[in-house]
Amino acid sequence: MTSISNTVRCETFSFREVARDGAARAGELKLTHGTVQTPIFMPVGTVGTVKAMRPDELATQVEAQIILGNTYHLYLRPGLDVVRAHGGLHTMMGWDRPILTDSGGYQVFSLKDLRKIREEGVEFQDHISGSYHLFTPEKVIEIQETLGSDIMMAFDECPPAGAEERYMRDSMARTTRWEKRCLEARTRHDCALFGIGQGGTSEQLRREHLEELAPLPFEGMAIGGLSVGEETQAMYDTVEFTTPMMPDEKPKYLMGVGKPEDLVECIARGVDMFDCVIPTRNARNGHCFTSRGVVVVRNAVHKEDLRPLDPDCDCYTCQNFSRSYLRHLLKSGEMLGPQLCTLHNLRYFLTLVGQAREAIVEGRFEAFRKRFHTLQAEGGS
Ligand SMILES: CC(C)(C)OC(=O)NCc1c[nH]c2nc(N)[nH]c(=O)c12
Ligand SMILES: [Zn+2]
Repeated sequence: MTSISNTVRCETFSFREVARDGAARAGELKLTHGTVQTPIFMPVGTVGTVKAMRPDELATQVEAQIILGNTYHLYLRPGLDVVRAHGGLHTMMGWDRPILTDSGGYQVFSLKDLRKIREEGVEFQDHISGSYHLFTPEKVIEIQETLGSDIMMAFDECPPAGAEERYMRDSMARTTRWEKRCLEARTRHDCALFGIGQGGTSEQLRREHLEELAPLPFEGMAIGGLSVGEETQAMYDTVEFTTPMMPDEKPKYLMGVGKPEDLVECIARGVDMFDCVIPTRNARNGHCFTSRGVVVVRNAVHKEDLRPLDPDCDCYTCQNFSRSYLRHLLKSGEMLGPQLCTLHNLRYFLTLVGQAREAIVEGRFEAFRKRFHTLQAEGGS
């Protein structure tokens, strides 16, 4: 018996596990704006654009299936009236596939002293105009429904790394109350809502929070509060004991993660969905991910290297341009440099999760995982 009186659920949502190989699983996620094959990586489009990518090429060349937007940033700029005037975020940004929007949780909390946390919500001074705002669970649901999000994230606090247990417990209890208010506030029948569990790297705290959240009528469940500075192995261990505590029939989303090896290792531990700024942010300064490890194509070693970034990559960048040319573009400050490196990095991330999915379906995920690490160790340059 859930304590939620609101009967609104997302009627355009479904998720089913298609195959399992150990703890790794392949799934199919149906949303208002289309179907997503999991495991999946979501390119981050914080202010209504995946930086340096045209949406048509993001769909046709990267084959991105779902992207991430941010409530906090879009609410401040261009603002709800502008988004509403366009009929929602999809129309405004020219992306007709699914969008997941984050609730502003950790964005607001990363404002540090510019914010005050109360039971009602979070009062903050925005980083653009300096004006004051109050984010409440009700407000962030209104914002995400106005954006026309396929998947809304509940309003949570992501406690600072290393917070005291007393603080963590109080924060998690308030986050549970906030997340229940999000469920009560939803009005649209075509926007899914995911809960977010916190608890740092503590098995006990993770269990306690998920015992409260798992019975609630969310369409999916996320692991928040990781990749906030803890050691990589501690993050993997936390994921390993947390995913079994999450409802198996719902998608499991690890927020803010990660590098290619993190995706492979967390898919192995049962995660279905990922988002991270690393492939797009790093691309803009020539830090490229490949099947043979990282290639920092700005480095002088590539000055006359006529090879593509990645011999195994089918992307437009790798099919048409050399490392030498990419280095030249970046050193010259040409916009095409970040554009081509972003396209490659995102294509590499999408290809990686697609290959992982195939391996799971064919029951050979462990072999895929070993070959991934072996090739990465060959080293880029
Ligand atoms: C510091 C970085 C961004 C790398 O990781 C995290 O903060 N990781 C946690 C995280 C990312 N995005 C979230 N959204 C929400 N609502 N809550 C969260 O805990 C998080
Ligand atoms: Zn490529």
